[in-house]
Amino acid sequence: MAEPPRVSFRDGRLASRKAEEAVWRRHQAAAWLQAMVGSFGLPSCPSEQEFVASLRNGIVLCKAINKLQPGAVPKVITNAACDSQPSTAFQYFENIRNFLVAVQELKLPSFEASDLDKDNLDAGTVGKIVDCVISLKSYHEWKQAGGANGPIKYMKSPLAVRSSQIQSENIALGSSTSQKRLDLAEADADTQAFQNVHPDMQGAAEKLQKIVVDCMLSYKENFDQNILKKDSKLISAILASQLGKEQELRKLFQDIKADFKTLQIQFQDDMTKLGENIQEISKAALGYNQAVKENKNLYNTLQELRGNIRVFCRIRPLLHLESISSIEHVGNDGSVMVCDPVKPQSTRKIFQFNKVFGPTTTQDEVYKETQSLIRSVMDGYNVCIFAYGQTGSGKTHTMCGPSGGLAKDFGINYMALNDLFNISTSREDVKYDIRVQMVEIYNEQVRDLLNIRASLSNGPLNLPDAKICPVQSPSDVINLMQLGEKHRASGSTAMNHRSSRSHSILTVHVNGKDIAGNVSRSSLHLVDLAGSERVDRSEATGDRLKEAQHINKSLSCLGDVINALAQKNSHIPYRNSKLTQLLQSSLGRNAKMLMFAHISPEAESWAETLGTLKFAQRTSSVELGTAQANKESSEIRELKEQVDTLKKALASKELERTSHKLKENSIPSERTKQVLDRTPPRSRRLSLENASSAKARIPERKTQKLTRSMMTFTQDEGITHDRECTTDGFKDHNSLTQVSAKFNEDPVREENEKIICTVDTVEFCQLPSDAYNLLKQSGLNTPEGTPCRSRNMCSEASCGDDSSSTVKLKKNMTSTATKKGSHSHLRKSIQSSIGRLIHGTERRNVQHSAQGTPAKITTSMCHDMTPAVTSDIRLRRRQSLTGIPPPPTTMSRRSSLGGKSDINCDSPRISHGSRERKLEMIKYGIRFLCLIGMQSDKILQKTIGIKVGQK
Ligand SMILES: Nc1ncnc2c1ncn2[C@@H]1O[C@H](COP(=O)(O)OP(=O)(O)OP(=O)(O)O)[C@@H](O)[C@H]1O
Repeated sequence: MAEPPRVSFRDGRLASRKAEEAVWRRHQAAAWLQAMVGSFGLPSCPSEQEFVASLRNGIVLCKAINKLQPGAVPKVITNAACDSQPSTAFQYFENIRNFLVAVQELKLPSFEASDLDKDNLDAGTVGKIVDCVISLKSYHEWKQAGGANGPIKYMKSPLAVRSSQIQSENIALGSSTSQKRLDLAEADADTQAFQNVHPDMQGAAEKLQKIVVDCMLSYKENFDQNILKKDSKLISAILASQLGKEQELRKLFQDIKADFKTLQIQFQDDMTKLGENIQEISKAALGYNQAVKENKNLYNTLQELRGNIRVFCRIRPLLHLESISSIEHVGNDGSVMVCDPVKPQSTRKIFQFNKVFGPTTTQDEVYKETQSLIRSVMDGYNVCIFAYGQTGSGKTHTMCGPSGGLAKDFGINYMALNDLFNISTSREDVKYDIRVQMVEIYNEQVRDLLNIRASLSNGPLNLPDAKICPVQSPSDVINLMQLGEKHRASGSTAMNHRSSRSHSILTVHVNGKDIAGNVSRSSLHLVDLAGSERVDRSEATGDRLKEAQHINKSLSCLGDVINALAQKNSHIPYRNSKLTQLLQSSLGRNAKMLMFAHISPEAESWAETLGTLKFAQRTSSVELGTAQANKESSEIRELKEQVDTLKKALASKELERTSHKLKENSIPSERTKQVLDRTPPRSRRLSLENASSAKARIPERKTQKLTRSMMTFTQDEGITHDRECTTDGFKDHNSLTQVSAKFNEDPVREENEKIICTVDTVEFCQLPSDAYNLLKQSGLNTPEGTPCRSRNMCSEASCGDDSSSTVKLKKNMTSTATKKGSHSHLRKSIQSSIGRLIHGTERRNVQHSAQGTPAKITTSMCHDMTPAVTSDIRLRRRQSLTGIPPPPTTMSRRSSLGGKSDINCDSPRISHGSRERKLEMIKYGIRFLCLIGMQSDKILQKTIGIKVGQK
C-alpha cells in the first residue's frame, strides 16, 4: 500500500513564506504601475485575480512601457468596441502582443499572452506577469539612475509552491522522489536566460549563489523526512540502543534505589546506634559529673582527715630584671620546678603544694584561695595562717601588703578582718564579738604591740595578758595594725634594709552567739614570721647575730613541732619556744593551718629557696586529723554550768565537813592538825580514796580510771572552786537534790531516765540515817523518810529557800529532759554511765529477785521501775567506790536511813550513834555527790567531743 504523501511543517512554512513574498511583489508591481500610469482602481495589495484582471486588456502595461520607453507600443487600443459590451481578450490581444514585443526588445522577462486569459490562475503564471512588471520597474530605476550602477538587477519571483504538483508527484513517484520538489528546471531556465542577457561572471555568480541557497534551503527542508525514510534502520538501531540504554538506566535506577534503601536502613541503624551511644555518653557524662563531685567531696574529706593543713607557695617577682630566676616552671596543679641558676646542668627539683602562686599573682588572687579558711573562723574553727620564708621573700607583702598594710593593695590580714566583718553583718541570727591582739616575739620575748608601754614596764608577757582591743569596723583594724606596725621591731640587715626580725602575730578572737543561745569561740592567728635566712648570710654580728639566732631557734622549734605532728608523736614540743607556745591552739589536731612558703627567685637565694621549699614540703605532709569547731549548744553549756555548780557545791560541802569536824573535835589531835594544815580538803579526800581498802576488791582498771578522774578533778578544779564557793555550797547541793527529783517527776520518762532517777534517789536513800539527818540539819532540804522519797524531794524543791538557783536549775533540767532531740542522747549517756558506775554492768544481768531483802530499794516499789539489785552487790560496790565499810547488814537500807520502811514499818531504826559515825555518813554522801559530779563532767566532755566531731 502506497504511503500517503506527507506535507511537512517545513513545506507549509516555505509556502507561506513564498506566498508572502508574492503578495509583497504584487504590491510592488501594482504600486509601480499606478505610479507610472496613475490610479486605475487597483488596491495596494491586490490579489492574483485582481492583479491579472486589471492588466488583462494590456492598456496599463502599454502605457507603462511607453512611459518607460516612449513609443515602445506605438498604438494602444483603449476602447476596443464602440458599444457598451465589454472588450474581449481578442480585442486587447494587440495591446498584449505589442507590449510583450516591446518587453522582449528590452530583453526583460516576459510572459505568455495567454497567461492573462487563464481563468484558473496558478501562482506560477501570475508570478511571471508580476516578474515582468517588476523587471520593468527595475529597468525604470536603472534607467533613472542613468545605467551607472552596472547591469540591471531585478528580483525574480519566489519559487511557487506548486502544491498540486508536489502532491501529484508524490503520488506518482512515491516518497523517494519527493525531495525533487526543487524547481531546478525553472532555475535552470532562469539561469540560462540570465546568462544570455548578462554573460558576465558576477551575474552568474550571483545567480549561482541564489540557486545554491535555494537548493540548500530546499534540501534542508526535506532533510528530516528523507532521513527518517531512508535510515529507518539507523533510527531503529538508535531507538534500540536508546531502549537498551533506557533499560540500563532502569537497571541502574533500580540498583541505585536498592542501594538507597540499604543506605537508608543503614542510616537508620546508625542513627539508632548513635542515639544509644549518645545516651551512653550522656550517662557516662552524668556519671563523670557524679564522679567529679564525689572526687571533690573525697578530696575535701581527705583534706579534712589530713587535718586541714595546707601549704601555698608564693614566688616573689625578680627585683632586678637582669637576674636569672631559679624557678623553671609553675604548674596549675600546685607543682613548682626549680633549678640552681648557677648550675643549669644540675637536676631539676619538683615540689608539690596545694597551690603555687607565680610572680604575677595579685593580692586578691592569693586571698581568694585563703578565704574559705577565714570563713571557717566564723564557724568556730581555730585557724592559723603564717608566712614563712627568707628575708625579703615577700612575707610582709602577703600578710600586710606592699608597705606594711598602709597602701591600697592590702594583705591577708586586712582582707581577712574585713571579710570577718562582712560575714558578721550578713549573719543576722548570730551576734559576733571580734577582738584583736597583736604581739611580736622578739628575742624570745613576747611584746604587746598594741600596748607597748605596758609591755616594756611589765616585761615579757603571755598572749592572754596582751591587750585585747574590740574592733567594730575595718577602719578600727587599720588603725590598730598601723599602731602595731609602728611598734614592731625593725632594723637593717645586709639582706633587707627594712627586714623585720621579729615574729609578728595578729590574733583575732571571734565569739559568736546565736539566737538559740549556742555559742562559738574561735581564734585566727595571722603570723608574719621573721626571715628564715642563714645567720652567716645575714652578716650579722652582736645584737643582730643574737636576733638571728633567736629567730632561727624559734623557727627550728616550729619545724620540730611540725615534724612531731607529721610523725604523730605523742609528745609535741610546743613549749620549746615562745612562738610554738603561742600558736599551740592553732598548730595541732584541732585546728586548720595554712602556711605560705615565700620564695625569692634570685640565683643568690638558691640555698634559702631550697630550704624553704623542703620545709614547706615537710609541713604539707603533716596529717592533723579533722579539725573541730569550738561550738556549744545552749543546752550543753547549761549542763556544763550545772556540773560546775555541782562541783562547787561538793567543794563547799567538803569545807563544811572539815570545819564541822574541827568544831566537833574541839581539841584535835596533833596528827589531824598536821594533816589539815598540809593537805587541802580535796587532796585529802583523794588520799582517802587511794588508801581505800576496797580498792583491791574492784577490778584494777576500773580503780585506776576512777582514781585518775578524781585526781584530775582535785588537782585542776577542786582547790580553786573550794576557795570560791564556800558560802553557797549547800544551796547548790540542794539543787542536785532537786534535779534528781525533777528527773523522777518527768512524765515522759525513758528507761535510762528511770535508772538515773533511781540512782540519784536511791543513793540518797541509801545514806545511813545519821548522815541523812545530819544533812537535813545542816540545811539540805532532805525530806523525812517516806516510802516515796523522790516525790517528797521534788515537792520540797519547789518551796525551797534558795529559789533562784533552784528554779533555774529545775527549769534547765526540765527543758533538757523534755527535749528528745540531740540532748536526750547526751542525757542518756550521762545517766546510763552514772548508773553503770554505781550499779555496775551486772544490773542488766540481775534478775528481779523474789527474795525481797531489806536492802531492796524503796523507790523501785514506788515507780515500779527500779531493777532489782541485791543488797550484797550494791553494798560491795558502794564500799569499793567510797572505801567506807557498809552499814550493818542486818538492817534494811530503809531503816538504816532512819525513815519508815514502807514494807516493814517495824524495822528497827538505827540510833544516832557516835560523832564518828555521823561524820562517816556525811563523808559517804559527799563522796557520792562528788563522784556524780566528776563522772557527769567527764561523760559530758566526751559526749560533746563526739557530737562536734560528727559535725
Ligand atoms: N608578690 C610581690 N609582688 C611585688 N613585690 C613584692 C612581692 N613580694 C615582695 N615584694 C617586694 O619585695 C620586697 C621585700 O618584701 P617583704 O618586705 O614583704 O619581704 P619579707 O619577707 O617580709 O622580708 P622580712 O623578712 O625582712 O620582713 C618589698 O619591696 C616588696 O614590696
